[in-house]
Amino acid sequence: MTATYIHPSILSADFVNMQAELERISDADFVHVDVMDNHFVPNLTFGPQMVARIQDVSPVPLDVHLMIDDPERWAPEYAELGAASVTFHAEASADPVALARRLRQIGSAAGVAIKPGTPLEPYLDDLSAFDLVLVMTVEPGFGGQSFMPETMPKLRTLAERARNAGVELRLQVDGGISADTIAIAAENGANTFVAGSAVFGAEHPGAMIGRLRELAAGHQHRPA
Ligand SMILES: O=C(CO)[C@H](O)[C@H](O)COP(=O)(O)O
Ligand SMILES: [Co+2]
Repeated sequence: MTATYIHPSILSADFVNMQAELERISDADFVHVDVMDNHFVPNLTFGPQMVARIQDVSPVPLDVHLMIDDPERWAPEYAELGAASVTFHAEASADPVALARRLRQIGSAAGVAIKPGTPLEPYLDDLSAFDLVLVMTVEPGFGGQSFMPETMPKLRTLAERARNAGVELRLQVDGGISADTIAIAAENGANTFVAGSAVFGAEHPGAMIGRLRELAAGHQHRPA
């Protein structure tokens, strides 16, 4: 059975009590850290200094999701501060393959993200350049939005291309993932699941992480 990974997004955490919020999700595989610059998306979160402090105190490794312009300028900083993976948006990058190579050289896993309306085709021949591909299942910028099922064919195509090419990829979905939607994403090929409001809005985040993991594992993608 392929491993499935649950990444709670701290976008839905209480920013003033970040250390305590991180302790609430210590059962997770990674913590998903949404960096927004109010240019690439119409929302603003935090930058490298805050993420460095999260890295210092987090009980689980960091999965950084950069929703920013000019990732060539900023992404390496997040790899240097010790993030396990750094994912930047293809729409914002001048050369995604070159940036991924640089992130790997620094020592983090390299991820590329695409918005719901961005076609996959330009990246399909370069899958081995990445460790993770993030298919956004909402328009990036805000937590608590509804899952977009129309993104699922892209995920399925990715899963099939990666398998045919013999490339081991983490296929991540982000946006609207909950106990109601995780099965459809898993069935379509996702193995790495970001969930913000579903986890931090739960009475017992640890129990919700376990439930999501079980649901994902029970609905794994079956190749055609
Ligand atoms: O990247 C993001 C938004 O752009 C967040 O990671 C995502 O929205 C998580 O929140 P939720 O699970 O509540 O949808
Ligand atoms: Co995110």
